[in-house]
Amino acid sequence: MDGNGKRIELADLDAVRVYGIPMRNRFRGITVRQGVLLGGPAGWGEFCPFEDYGDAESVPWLATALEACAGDWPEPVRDSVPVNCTVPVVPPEQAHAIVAASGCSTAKVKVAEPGRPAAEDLDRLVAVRDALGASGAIRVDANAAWDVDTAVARIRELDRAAGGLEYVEQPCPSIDELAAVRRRVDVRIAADESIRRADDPLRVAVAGAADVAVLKAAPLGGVRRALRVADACGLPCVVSSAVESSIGLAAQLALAGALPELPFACGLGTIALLEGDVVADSLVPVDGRLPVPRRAPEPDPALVAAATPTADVQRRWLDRLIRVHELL
Ligand SMILES: O=C(O)CCC(=O)C1=CC=C[C@@H](O)[C@@H]1C(=O)O
Ligand SMILES: [Mg+2]
Repeated sequence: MDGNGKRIELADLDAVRVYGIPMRNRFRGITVRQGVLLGGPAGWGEFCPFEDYGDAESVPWLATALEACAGDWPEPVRDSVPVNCTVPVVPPEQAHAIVAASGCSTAKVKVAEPGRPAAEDLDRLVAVRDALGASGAIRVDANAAWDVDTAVARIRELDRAAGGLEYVEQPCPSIDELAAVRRRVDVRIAADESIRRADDPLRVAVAGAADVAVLKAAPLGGVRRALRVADACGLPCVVSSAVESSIGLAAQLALAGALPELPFACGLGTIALLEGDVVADSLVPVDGRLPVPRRAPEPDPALVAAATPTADVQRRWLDRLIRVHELL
């Protein structure tokens, strides 16, 4: 809604730009991050649901973009937020280099990649701990890969290899499985997919299935709606990006900036996962922190032009945008 409570329509937009930026390493099964930049009356937004999100599931992503276009973010309660670095499924030496270069004191390590041997995760964690030092915090994300017994066994091994884990994100697919694992391990459990892809994001807390709620503004329908989910779930929250460009990342920072409490570093150092950006002054952490913006940065025309994909890709995204807008 804009300042007059009016919903922003596509016809209200000044610009629509499709972008595609290569990933430095395969992450979340993709090697190129694509999305649509929307230039609205009060700022820029980003519509970038992953390919496996259908049209109905993509509606919250568009609502998030239009909220930014309307300049409708809530007042922040802090000027900057602590940020973790993110370590994809890469060899130990590369994991060490990513963490050492990040300036962050918290690292999230992707584990349980389908088709990869479990031992690789242990080696990657040992390297990350060496790069962080004893005082750093390490969390892992299994993206719902394990059954309960496997999760319990793997978490114990990973906790030893890491020299202690801050938390394990989404070890299993279902809320009941998260609750079962949580009863059997001493490491905190964080819920991510059980929140962002759930019909009822609050079930996690009711089921006693998690110690931490991972919030992503885009799939939750925007900054304001994600704040309501945070308030209702009553769990400590971490904001984690959807690997957007700096334009979409700004909305995630607006969420992290407005949460009443922020006990953990946030997964918002993800510009480092991309080969480039669509803004000149990218939102890259300094000393492990990112500023909380009042609006998204402006796209750089030359960078947007350089990131413009083929006409077919543009058509596919614009058709998706129109279909999803009709469902809004
Ligand atoms: O939270 C972070 O450190 C970075 C973001 C991140 O891990 C993810 C972004 C988008 C989808 C997933 O691949 C992954 C996640 O599950 O949190
Ligand atoms: Mg996750």
